[in-house]
Amino acid sequence: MVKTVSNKSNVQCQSEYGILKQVVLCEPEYMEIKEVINDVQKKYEDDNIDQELAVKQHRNFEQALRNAGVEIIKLPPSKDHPEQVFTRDIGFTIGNHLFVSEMANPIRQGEEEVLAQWLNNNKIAYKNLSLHSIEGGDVIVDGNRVFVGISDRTCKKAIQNLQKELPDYEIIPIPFNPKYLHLDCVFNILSSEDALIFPEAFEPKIVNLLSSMYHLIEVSETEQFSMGTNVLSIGQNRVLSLPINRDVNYQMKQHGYEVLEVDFSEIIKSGGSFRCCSMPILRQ
Ligand SMILES: CN(C)C(=N)NCCC[C@H](N)C(=O)O
Repeated sequence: MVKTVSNKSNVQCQSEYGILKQVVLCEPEYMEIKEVINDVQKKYEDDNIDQELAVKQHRNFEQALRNAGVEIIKLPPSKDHPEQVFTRDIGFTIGNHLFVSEMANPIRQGEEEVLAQWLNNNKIAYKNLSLHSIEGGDVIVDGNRVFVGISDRTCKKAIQNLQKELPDYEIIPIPFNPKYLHLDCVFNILSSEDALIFPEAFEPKIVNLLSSMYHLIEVSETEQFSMGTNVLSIGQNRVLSLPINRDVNYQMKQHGYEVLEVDFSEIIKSGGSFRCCSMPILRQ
């Protein structure tokens, strides 16, 4: 079922690299690896998350965004949702359409309602994609093209359904090795010309397809694990990235990007970085 709420539309995201104006975040106050639901968490299950440090790092991230003129919307954190910091996955904006996801994993189900509640309170129109599982980390927009990862979190039927919802867009399903969780862990678009990729996650024909569209900057296995691919573009060739991902940062600088380094080492232990922790609703 696709449920439409209100007709007013004040959202717009035509790409992953337009100037970021408004973004939805959620502080990691209750962040915890309660259940291991991805490969990265396996390594950190015993250490778990230092919530105080995670909040501190998240505030620095928030400040970096504010310094760049981005308006921050904060969802209320809840003890019931230990993964809520990863706001990217619970909804996504394509053009002037805002979609609320259908979370695949029981431990994350219910996060959608917190977002929907905020959208209702603020009279922002959205569509609820509640029929088949789809998460925003698998959805990457570039103009009229939308790349959607086929993963353990996003199924083919959901992708077909999205194409029906957006007949004027070309929805391109992208299969990849699901052990890497979401498409934005292994592929991310920096501009109309450049994209980051961890090629080992894809069949050669998919790498060829993507390289026919973008100049691909390769991310190493080590930096893929520390979320080197999961940078957040805030527009005008500025990109938020972790200082530990030195090689990818160097390569982006060589390609003319301004790299804004923020330490996010505690948060990435749960399998997501800057892109995962931000849900843009307005880009210029
Ligand atoms: C780049 N990625 C992976 C995201 N878009 N989201 C991260 C979600 C991490 C969370 N522990 C989970 O497994 O759902």
